[in-house]
Amino acid sequence: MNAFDAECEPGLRLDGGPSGDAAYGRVAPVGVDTRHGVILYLEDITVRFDGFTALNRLSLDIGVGELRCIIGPNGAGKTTMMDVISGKTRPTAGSAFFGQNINLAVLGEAEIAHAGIGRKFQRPTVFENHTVVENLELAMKTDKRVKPTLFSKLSGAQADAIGATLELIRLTHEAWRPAGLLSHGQKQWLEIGMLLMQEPQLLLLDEPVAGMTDAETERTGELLNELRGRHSLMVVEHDMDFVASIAGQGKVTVLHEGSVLAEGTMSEVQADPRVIEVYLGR
Ligand SMILES: Nc1ncnc2c1ncn2[C@@H]1O[C@H](COP(=O)(O)OP(=O)(O)OP(=O)(O)O)[C@@H](O)[C@H]1O
Repeated sequence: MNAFDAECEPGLRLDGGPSGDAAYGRVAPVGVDTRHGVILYLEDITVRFDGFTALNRLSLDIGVGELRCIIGPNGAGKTTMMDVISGKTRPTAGSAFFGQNINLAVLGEAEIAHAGIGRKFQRPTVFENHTVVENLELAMKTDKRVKPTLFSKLSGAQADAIGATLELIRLTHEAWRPAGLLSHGQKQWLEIGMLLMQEPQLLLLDEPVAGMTDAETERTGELLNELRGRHSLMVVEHDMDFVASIAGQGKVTVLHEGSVLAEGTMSEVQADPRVIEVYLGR
């Protein structure tokens, strides 16, 4: 029994259900065709704002279960790329597909979130007056037209999913605290947990460790390493030590002036003279 079980309110039973791992997350998407092992295809994406080219024929693929780090100087187009993937910005040209079958360019933001792409912005946006558990409950994937989620009785599977997520985001001992009392780092983890309650196949994280203490940054690295393989992740970050800690031998993509400048392992891109010139050497 964990601390969350011990402090559990009536109606939030965690015993007798599937194990935490079984209750949590999934990589094999339902409805998204990833038979070729690719969760995201961007091909020749161009975005122009009033004549200014923010993305310039950008092409990028992300594999199922991959954790891809995206780096690049200010103005390289990283946020604009995430805006295209999440439906906030329509590409001027090019194609964006979620798996092989879901054309992101014709869907709105809500439809894309519903299809399985979760996005976390830099600033945490949790419900400060609600407890950590209530925040996770509110975020849970349910049909909100049928019943209000807050304070409704949770099924065993739902309580299991909350318990597993609390452990994953290191907030089991804070489960019943109002979110407003959490540290900045804990709020960021809670927001990641809220995204996970939606069971996304692809998670987009924009500068997840900005403003965190060193200890929080280290724990966030551990958290993202645990998510790798269970979800596909795209992480935009400027903190190079952090990128090195989560990239492992995986691919890092360097954007510059709206295009992919280089792609390879962290040590490969760090040794690339073009990357040193436009970004790392600054
Ligand atoms: N709505 C917009 N209208 C006009 N220009 C824009 C718009 N959004 C972004 N841009 C421009 O597009 C370019 C790319 O911006 P973007 O925010 O994607 O870069 P970034 O790589 O995320 O930078 P940073 O690391 O500073 O967050 C910038 O020059 C920016 O000023």
